[in-house]
Amino acid sequence: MTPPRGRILIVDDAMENIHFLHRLLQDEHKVVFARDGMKALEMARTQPPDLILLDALMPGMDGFETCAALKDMPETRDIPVIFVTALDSPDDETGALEAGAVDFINKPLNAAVVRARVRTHLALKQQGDLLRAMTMTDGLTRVANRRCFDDVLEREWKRCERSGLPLALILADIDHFKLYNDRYGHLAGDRCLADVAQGMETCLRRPPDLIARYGGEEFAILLPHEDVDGAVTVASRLLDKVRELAIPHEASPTASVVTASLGISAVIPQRGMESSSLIAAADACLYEAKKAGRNRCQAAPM
Ligand SMILES: Nc1nc2c(ncn2[C@@H]2O[C@H](COP(=O)(O)OP(=O)(O)OP(=O)(O)O)[C@@H](O)[C@H]2O)c(=O)[nH]1
Repeated sequence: MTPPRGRILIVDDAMENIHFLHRLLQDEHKVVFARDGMKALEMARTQPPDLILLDALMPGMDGFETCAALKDMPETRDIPVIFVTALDSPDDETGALEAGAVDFINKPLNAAVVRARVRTHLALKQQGDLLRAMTMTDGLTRVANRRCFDDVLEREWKRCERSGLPLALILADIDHFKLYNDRYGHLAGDRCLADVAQGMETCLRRPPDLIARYGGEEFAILLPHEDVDGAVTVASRLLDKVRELAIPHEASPTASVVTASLGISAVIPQRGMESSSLIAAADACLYEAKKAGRNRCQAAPM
């Protein structure tokens, strides 16, 4: 088996230690470094590494504090941290593990030990990433699943509340999908769902945008920092995309191809409001779009 390659962040205030670890690991991995805890937090958040080698004793924010802060942030929580330090008392080791480190390497460093530990923890990280991705993905359509949507909605809701920016949601439901299943069979129905999901995903252009399978033939599209007007633009693109897929639907009273109805809502989250109000508003609009003849979108005023 080829050893796992990864991006490794070395955090140490002493340049000679950084050089030593860099020389040791650069052939197998991409190595970056930070010389203090604050810089390490910023780098870990903006360009998450696969593994962090963290010095315990640093001026300012020490390794223990840095590790605890990394474990406190959702974006950096899952990055394994190995302490690299001359401290070797049981109390120091316990302190590091309690702060959230996965392992502890003592100085003076032994090259073979460092490489072996790094490989082991990178392999474990990759397995963990795979597992996390699987638990967040809908197996049929390959877009995010409901659990992932719920997590991201809560996160973006809080983020928008803090920044005073809007959050928009589109609920999209395939029209007459029961008739599609009845006419073409469930396997074709499954293929149709996957094609529509993948097609809609290509319409999302900004990194924080998310499409998730919300229920059977219903999808939720979350657009952070987008107001109603922006969401209407995206919804029109989604509507066109589903039509352009040109999936024949002979049993549909609405059109000769598969179409969708979309409900749109947007809000600037405020203290005391619940994210469920955004979903309820989009759902009410989706109902209106269905009632008005399907194959269209309906937006709620902000
Ligand atoms: N093939 C397939 N069908 C599914 C899946 N999930 C839900 N469905 C079907 O989707 C259909 C949804 O039917 P309804 O809720 O009555 O809605 P509709 O027929 O799309 O009608 P309108 O939404 O009013 O246009 C049901 O027949 C479900 O069995 C799935 O994973 N695969």
